[in-house]
Amino acid sequence: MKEVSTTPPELVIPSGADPLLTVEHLTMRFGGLVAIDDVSFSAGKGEITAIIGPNGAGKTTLFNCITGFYTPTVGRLTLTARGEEYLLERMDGFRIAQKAHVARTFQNIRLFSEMSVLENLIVAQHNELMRASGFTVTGLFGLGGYRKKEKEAADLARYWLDKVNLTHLADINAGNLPYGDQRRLEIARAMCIKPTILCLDEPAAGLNPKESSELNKLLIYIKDEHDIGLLLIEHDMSVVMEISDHVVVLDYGSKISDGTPLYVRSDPNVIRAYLGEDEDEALPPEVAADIAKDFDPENREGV
Ligand SMILES: Nc1ncnc2c1ncn2[C@@H]1O[C@H](COP(=O)(O)OP(=O)(O)OP(=O)(O)O)[C@@H](O)[C@H]1O
Repeated sequence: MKEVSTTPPELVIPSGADPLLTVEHLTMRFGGLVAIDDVSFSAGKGEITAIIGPNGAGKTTLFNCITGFYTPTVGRLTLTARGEEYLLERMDGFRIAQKAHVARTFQNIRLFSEMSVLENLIVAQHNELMRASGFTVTGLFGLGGYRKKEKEAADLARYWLDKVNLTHLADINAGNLPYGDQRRLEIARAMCIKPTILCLDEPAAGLNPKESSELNKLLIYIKDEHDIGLLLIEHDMSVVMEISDHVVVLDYGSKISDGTPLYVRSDPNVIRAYLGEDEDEALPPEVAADIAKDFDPENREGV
């Protein structure tokens, strides 16, 4: 007889029914410092997986391993997408972007500031354009399929400009955009590589509430309409709780919790990591109060 689960659906830990990225026993050491310590989890397609944890927990190091900036000391990172399987820990960073289509944004925005907004989005597609040129002067004369590819690249750039509300600023130098616009442009640029997975390192940092809410809508749009996986490092708990399907919590390099936002926010391990034993300065008071409320055993029924 089929077993019936009594766990409320909102508390069911994502099982990775359609795993896109599988991280197994990932460890990253810098000399004697263990930045990531035997971390395993999976991130699904069509899901937003948030990676949270206090400062120095190892979140950015995890992104650096996934995107090839670092070669992990130990562990396997398998990306399964578009009928292929990529072992990311064995690939060079540029191949991870070019072949596995893993895209990322950075904590400190890294746009081509002297290029226009539109050019930033065209440059992101140079791999495809170079391929279409056959790495010859074909591109220069617009021969063969190059002209068609060039038009497709411009169309895709305009599509994403529209989605991030920057069409009217297409010809402005990226470095002259206001901060919030630069953050959205970075996401648009990442989307121009047609990613299988998009890794966002603190996309809401420095945004005002209106910009933050627009960002949430954009990320949900990307998830729903483009059916890719999103990995999100974020300190803003309201963003995490609002848009994530799945949350992985790191502390001192180890995974201490893994589940739905509702599950994680009431996990005593997480509360301890954020609040410490006897101080509550790590989180804004309203979030601390919220977590403390969830820590109440009466609210943990069914977990
Ligand atoms: N290249 C490196 N060399 C030596 N130590 C490093 C290096 N990169 C990161 N670390 C260390 O690894 C640990 C994890 O750092 P990491 O930047 O991944 O944390 P984080 O969770 O992203 O922190 P934050 O939220 O402050 O950005 C820290 O102790 C950091 O000092």
